Amino acid sequence: MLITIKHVLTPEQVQDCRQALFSAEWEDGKKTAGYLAQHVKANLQLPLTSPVGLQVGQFLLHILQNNPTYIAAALPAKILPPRFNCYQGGGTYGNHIDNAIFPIAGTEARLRTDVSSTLFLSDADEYEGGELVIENTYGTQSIKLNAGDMVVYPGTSLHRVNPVTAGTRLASFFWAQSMVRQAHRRRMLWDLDQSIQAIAATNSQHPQLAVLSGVYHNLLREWAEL
Ligand SMILES: O=C(O)CCC(=O)C(=O)O
Ligand SMILES: [Fe+2]
Repeated sequence: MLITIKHVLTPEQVQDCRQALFSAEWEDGKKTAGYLAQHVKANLQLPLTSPVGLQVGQFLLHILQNNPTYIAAALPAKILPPRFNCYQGGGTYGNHIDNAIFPIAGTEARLRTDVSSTLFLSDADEYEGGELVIENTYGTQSIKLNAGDMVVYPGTSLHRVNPVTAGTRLASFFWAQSMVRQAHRRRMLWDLDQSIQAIAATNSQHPQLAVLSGVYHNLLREWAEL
């Protein structure tokens, strides 16, 4: 399941993030690429220890934890601190699948990357190219959103970022370990949740709502790992 979530950030929040990020010290993205990815990655990233990155990342985590659409789609058990990248002058990231496991900095814990996300911090008309191209079960999707909008997709997907041939593409990207590991189960829960919400919006007294919502929670109880 691939979903886009619009207006995760307000234009003012986008501006604040951008201003902070453009003042930070960037480094070659190859530093955090795995053995294979090094050959296909040509971008800039904020070092994981960047004070600006950590601060903006904390802000974004707070936003994500309060975004009901993201929570319903990802069902996150834990979210890795958001990272930041910047593509310009032909910068690109060729086809790859993200590492399955990441250490959580400063702790002994690790995170399994069930759900990947990109939050765009540049508007689509600010640069040429730079589409995030994601292969999923139903074919290939090319994603280019406006600043403040986000795409959420399974961590198992092959994906790439097309070369940015003009302008600058700034984004935050991050991974969540989901309470529900399997993408097809998350999809069923998502469909059920969205249908319940649609019924509730037109008839909040519908007698079957309690049953359907009970099914949702009982499935989650069956499947959730915390
Ligand atoms: O910039 C993006 O949209 C995705 C970046 C990415 O795939 C990665 O860093 O693993
Ligand atoms: Fe990736």
